[in-house]
Amino acid sequence: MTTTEGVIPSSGSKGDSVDDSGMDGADVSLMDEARQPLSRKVNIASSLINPYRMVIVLRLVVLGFFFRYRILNPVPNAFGLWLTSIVCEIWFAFSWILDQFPKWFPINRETYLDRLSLRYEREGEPSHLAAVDVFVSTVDPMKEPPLVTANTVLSILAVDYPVDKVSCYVSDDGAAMLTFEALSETSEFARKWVPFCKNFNIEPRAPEVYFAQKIDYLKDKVQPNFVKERRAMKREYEEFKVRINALVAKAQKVPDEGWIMQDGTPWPGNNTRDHPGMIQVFLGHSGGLDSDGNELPRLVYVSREKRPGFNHHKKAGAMNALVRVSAVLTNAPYFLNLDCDHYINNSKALREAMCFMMDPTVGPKVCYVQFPQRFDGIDLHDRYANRNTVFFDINMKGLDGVQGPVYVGTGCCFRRQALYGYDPPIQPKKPSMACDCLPGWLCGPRHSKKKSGKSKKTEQKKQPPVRTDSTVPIFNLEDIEEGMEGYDDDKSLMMSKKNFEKRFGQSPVFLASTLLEEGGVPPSASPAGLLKEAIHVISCGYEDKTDWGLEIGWIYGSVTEDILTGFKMHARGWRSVYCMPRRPAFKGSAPINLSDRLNQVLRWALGSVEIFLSRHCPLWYGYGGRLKFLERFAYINTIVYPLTSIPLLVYCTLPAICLLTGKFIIPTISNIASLWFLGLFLSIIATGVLEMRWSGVGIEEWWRNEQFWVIGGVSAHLFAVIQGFLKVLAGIDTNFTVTSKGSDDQDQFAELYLFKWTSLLIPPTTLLVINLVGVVAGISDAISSGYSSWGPLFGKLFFAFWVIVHLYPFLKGLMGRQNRTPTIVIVWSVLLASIFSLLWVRIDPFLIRATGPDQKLCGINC
Ligand SMILES: O=c1ccn([C@@H]2O[C@H](COP(=O)(O)OP(=O)(O)O[C@H]3O[C@H](CO)[C@@H](O)[C@H](O)[C@H]3O)[C@@H](O)[C@H]2O)c(=O)[nH]1
Ligand SMILES: [Mn+2]
Repeated sequence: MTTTEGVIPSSGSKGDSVDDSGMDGADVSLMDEARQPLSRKVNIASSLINPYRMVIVLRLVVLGFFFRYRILNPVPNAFGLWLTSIVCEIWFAFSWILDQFPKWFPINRETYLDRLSLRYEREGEPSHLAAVDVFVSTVDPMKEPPLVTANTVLSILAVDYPVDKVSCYVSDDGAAMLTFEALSETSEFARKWVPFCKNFNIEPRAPEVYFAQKIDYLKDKVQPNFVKERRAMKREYEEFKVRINALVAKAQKVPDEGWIMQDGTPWPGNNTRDHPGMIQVFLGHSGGLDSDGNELPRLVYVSREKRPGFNHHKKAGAMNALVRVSAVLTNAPYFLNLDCDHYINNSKALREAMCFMMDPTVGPKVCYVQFPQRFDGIDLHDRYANRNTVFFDINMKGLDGVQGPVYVGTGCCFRRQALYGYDPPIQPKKPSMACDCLPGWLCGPRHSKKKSGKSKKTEQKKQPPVRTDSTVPIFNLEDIEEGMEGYDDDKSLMMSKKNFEKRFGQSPVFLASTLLEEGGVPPSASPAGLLKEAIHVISCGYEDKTDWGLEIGWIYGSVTEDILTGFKMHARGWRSVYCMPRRPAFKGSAPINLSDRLNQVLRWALGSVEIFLSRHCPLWYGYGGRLKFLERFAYINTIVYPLTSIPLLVYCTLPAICLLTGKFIIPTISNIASLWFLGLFLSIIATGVLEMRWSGVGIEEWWRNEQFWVIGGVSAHLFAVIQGFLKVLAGIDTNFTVTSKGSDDQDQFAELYLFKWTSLLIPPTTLLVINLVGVVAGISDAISSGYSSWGPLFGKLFFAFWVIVHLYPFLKGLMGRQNRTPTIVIVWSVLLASIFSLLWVRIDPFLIRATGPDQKLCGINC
């Protein structure tokens, strides 16, 4: 390493004067090490990836021939069936292409934590690591038990990072006194828990999981007092748990006069839909020390103001409130976002993120570092594909080789400036914010090369301040703090300030904070004044007529705010990074019973449909910007996948229809034609196998994913499409139903077998019933009509089995623990199946009737 590039930390101003200090040989080699990059891309071995790519190309070719055969060979006596099946197949092929090509360049990454430390944590100097604000969102303490949130908070407070650089903000969207009190208890318990974690270097630092571990906890522990201290700590935790449980028990029934706080005043959040903003700071430098006499990270409780008549924008709104509160109180240049159940499982997680963010060459272009979601408490066989490894270990790695992984809502470390809507610093093409509405040539004067001088001038003034040279702020901090009078003589500056307010809202302190790229708050600021301002920035009206949720922060308009928020940044040309440390950085819980799981995927699919129908639809949004082609492909895939439910539902009914009518979607097949079928089948299997080889995903996980793709497809995705269109056409709003994060005391499997009725169960059940009926009918028909009919039957049975095998986990879910399907499901399905069969007998649209001399193509029974 000889270049000077990479020597100076990204902060620049904090430049460590490496060269003028006298050093001996060992020091020099250490310094050399410190100059090395903090991470490395690891390409997948070409022996693994090249065959994969070859098979993809092959599959594409075979697919071409397959369709040629299918289209040129209609089935004369079942034209409708044939046409329907072909339309479905074309859509499946199209959605395969959308899913496949963003996986062309998968990569892995490796981080060097020791270099990070060498570079930014010199002995005898204060640490130069950047500060990180951690955001935790919670909304409903009944579904999201306070103990779960407490564990997440404890894991954050005990993270392996300088304490003065970490602050934890908890957003309580339910304005629950229970959450508040539980947090207060947690902050007290943290005084003992944090030093324990750090002294003995334990993992994970969420006590519930730590104490439940069934591994040898003495492995590589050397301190003699560890056993004693651990036992004492375990007791302390149990007592803490009892206190939390007592709070929960007390909170079960609301007293008539509402909740009263410990100091005797009524809880301001008694009306959860109509209450003022609330902030409480625990711990931190003025909050006392831990039991070892060290400072603790700051912990801040935030419940944003809620009033009737305001749209609060669910989680996205809560996150934006936290962005502003944290900007006013601590203003770390990076923040990490976690769901209340996603605890830090690897105490070095923040350092892992900093290996990208603080790398002088890689860092400045990175808007966020996303970690995979990993889960605890999932049933052994992961019946409903909760782990989602195909997505997290295949698709996301693929995207990392393009422009970066999508943001998945949790376990993601952001660059604050990127969320403020700024462009990435290096801009070879255009100096200002990319037009992100239409293709460039459609955008009028703003993008045309020839501009009249006049229009150019006014335009520049109108544009929001964009710091293209990221070190030169448009105004000084002092100017803003001085207030308006300072600008009287400089109208253009006034103008910019107005625009600045229009963008970020009317808080001078917040505006000033956005100009501090290194983060931090002015030392002169008084804590009381800052708190007052923090309350101001979480008020209901604050975002009115600003860019919050439209252009900056978490973007509104979809219940999968995460996809939209990440997309917005990629469209501006930022790149994101996928970071998979060997020990998973974060872990969370997932809904493992069928109904909750279906409702979760319903919400995700609904969010996608909402994006599809919004102005941010990746099909037409963001041209002329710097969104990479394959990245766009991936985003299109994430928003159109729910539509696949329609052809999927149709396709899954086809085998039943074929078996009941004796017709088929394929004409009697020739040898050469069967080759295309076989080829397609083999290439599908081959891509799957090779994909599993380069990604390390196991066959069972892969198969579960296939199954759940069908189960979710014919239920949740279908409902999402309907609800999404209803929202647009009839204005029915969608809601964010949180999943319940089961408490740990329950029987491990009670949750899996829990059965809750939901209409989502109807379509898959109906499909199962008609296909089973079809199989029985087909076989009995073949038995009665003799040997010759077995050949054609085989193909149909194959298709019916395909459907049944995919729906098998669903069937298991219906059975519950007692292996008895609830009556209501049976009633509904039998009803639907019989209506369906009756209609069939009456209408029979797929058949062409050859009655009389002039054969007619006719849909209905005439
Ligand atoms: O009005 C709301 C609704 C939800 N939440 C929080 O959002 C998080 C996610 O909710 P959860 O029910 O656990 O949803 P999941 O389906 O498990 O979450 C995934 O999908 C969501 C988008 O649908 C993302 O927001 C999440 O980060 C991502 O983990 C939780 O911390 C909630 O407390 C709020 O803060 N306010
Ligand atoms: Mn969750």
